[in-house]
Amino acid sequence: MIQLKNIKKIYKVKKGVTFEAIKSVSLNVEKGDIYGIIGFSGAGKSTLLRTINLLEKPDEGEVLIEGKNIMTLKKKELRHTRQSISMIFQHFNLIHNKTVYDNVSFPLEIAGIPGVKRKNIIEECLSIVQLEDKADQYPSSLSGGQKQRVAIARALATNPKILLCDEPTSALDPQTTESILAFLKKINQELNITMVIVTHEMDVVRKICNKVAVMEKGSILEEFTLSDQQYDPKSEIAKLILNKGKRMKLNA
Ligand SMILES: Nc1ncnc2c1ncn2[C@@H]1O[C@H](COP(=O)(O)OP(=O)(O)OP(=O)(O)O)[C@@H](O)[C@H]1O
Repeated sequence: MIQLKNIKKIYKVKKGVTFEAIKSVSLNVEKGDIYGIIGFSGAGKSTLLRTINLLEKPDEGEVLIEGKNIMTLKKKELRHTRQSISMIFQHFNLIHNKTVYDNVSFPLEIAGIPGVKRKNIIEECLSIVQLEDKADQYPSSLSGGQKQRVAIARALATNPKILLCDEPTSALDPQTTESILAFLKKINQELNITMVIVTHEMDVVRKICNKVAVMEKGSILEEFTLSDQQYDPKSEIAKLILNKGKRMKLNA
């Protein structure tokens, strides 16, 4: 479904100084996966995630979506592929001067979906995240969890095949985190949406991911399937995910 092949991302820090944020990373996400990317702050997780929809253009390597290298697509085809990839963020990225309804409407307007059809999609998406009653409210009147649910509804509006989640629960308390993770799992199972989730929370990986890659300093240290009982974890993070390590925090 998603293949990253030898992805490299180099940032220009200042004149004559560069920083290699991603160092030749390859990974393979299969259809239906909830694939976690975990690691310390600065490991390159968000940068890697953003290469999947080319929000960050890799300096080297290939990004394949359903077998197609999207780095070589023409503008129109790339726009079409991008519409099948939605994204949610740690700080929700809602439009503050638009209502909940209009936030969900926004990507549909851009995609040129006409009136009645648009209304039906918006209502359906709001009902999936159980926010029909908040349609006329503005984001400022919502809790963090409700804001993330609006962001999820907006992400679903374009009927994506892939949902990229950048620290989706990092701004939420543990109880709200549980509920957002439950929504994401439901969406993965019922709408068959493949997900990639960047997180520094081991619990997020344990609770909803079926596979995980551990990143450090721009590279993937190891990746494994969570149900693999025989897997022998190498990094401390992997040991902790599998309850075989000492306690530590990743976002210190
Ligand atoms: N636009 C940029 N210009 C220069 N350096 C950047 C840029 N974006 C990211 N970096 C650097 O690339 C590295 C990886 O950043 P990235 O945000 O991908 O890490 P991360 O693992 O997601 O961290 P966090 O968990 O703190 O969000 C960091 O050292 C960061 O400072």
